[in-house]
Amino acid sequence: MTTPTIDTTHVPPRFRALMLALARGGATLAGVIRRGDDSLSSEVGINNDGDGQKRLDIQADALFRDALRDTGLRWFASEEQAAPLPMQPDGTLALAIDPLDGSSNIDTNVSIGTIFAVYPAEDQAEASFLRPARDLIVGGYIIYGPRCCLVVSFGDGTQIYTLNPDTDSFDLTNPRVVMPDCFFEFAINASNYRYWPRPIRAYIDDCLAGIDGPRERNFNMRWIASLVAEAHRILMRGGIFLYPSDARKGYEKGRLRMLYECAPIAFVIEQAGGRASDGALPILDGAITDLHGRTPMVFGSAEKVDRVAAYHDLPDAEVSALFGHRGLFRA
Ligand SMILES: O=P(O)(O)OC[C@H]1O[C@](O)(COP(=O)(O)O)[C@@H](O)[C@@H]1O
Ligand SMILES: [Mg+2]
Ligand SMILES: [Mg+2]
Repeated sequence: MTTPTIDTTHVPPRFRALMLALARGGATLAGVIRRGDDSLSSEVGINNDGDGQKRLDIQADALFRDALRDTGLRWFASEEQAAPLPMQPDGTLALAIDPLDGSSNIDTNVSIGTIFAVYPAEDQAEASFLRPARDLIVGGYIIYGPRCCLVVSFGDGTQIYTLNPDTDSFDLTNPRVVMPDCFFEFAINASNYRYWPRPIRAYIDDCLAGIDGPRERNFNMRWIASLVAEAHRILMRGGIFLYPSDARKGYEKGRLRMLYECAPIAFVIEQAGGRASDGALPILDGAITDLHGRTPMVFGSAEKVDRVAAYHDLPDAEVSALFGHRGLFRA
């Protein structure tokens, strides 16, 4: 059996050990998912955020923690751990991870993923993670789909590596992704419509009105309930994703976590020419104030994300569901 690896030609030297470890962890987890096992989706606990933990959440967390030992990490923070764990005292990097994203899809054989964000390590764990989001130096994800891909940015474009099942190596398959800007497809969990803020409702109303509405064109819709799968589709063919704040208890800032979901996805998307905001302001201009803190998130093609922000600027009367002539907003 070969040790999984990654082509490091285009990886800055200071991140090579880390990327080799993420590739090793990702390829191993891809094998676990591929082989399947009904017990992987059984609920075994509750994490700090109140989310049920599946067996695969726990397994993925342990697997990456082990793989990342001795790779220059000083701190390891995870969705599945209440507090950051110390790694190497002389490490220079702090890594935050969502070891298994989209866990509600484990039992349905739909694409799931891993998301990671790297910051320069400070002496204190807290200072390493609670900081301006734009201090991020590496952001990326692994998607376990029909193909397993590792998508990463080191701050100079976004790269895609694809796992070759014959060699167990992540080969560079796109050195600089450019996100298309012309796909008319939106992704949102529409079952929460009645809880959304009015500007989000107005934006989606106008998409749904299609050719007969102010946008004067038809839209398509997708919702996978797996952030990584959603991000990958949008990276490859454009469109927009929204997880807004809503009126349900506990969803005042949406569902997605700033540190290990929103910031790294925003980084990858921005570096591919797209945009990511909290509805109004860029995600990466925000601050991480809590290890497991949440933020509303909108990302995708730049023009579409800007348009959502413009709906937030409209006077109240104009975002009313009854207002049928938002002439400003033609596609
Ligand atoms: O079930 P909902 O509310 O539509 O939420 C779906 C979202 O929750 C998540 O599954 C949260 O991630 P985890 O599985 O890591 O908790 C995202 O991947 C996805 O976008
Ligand atoms: Mg997640
Ligand atoms: Mg998760």
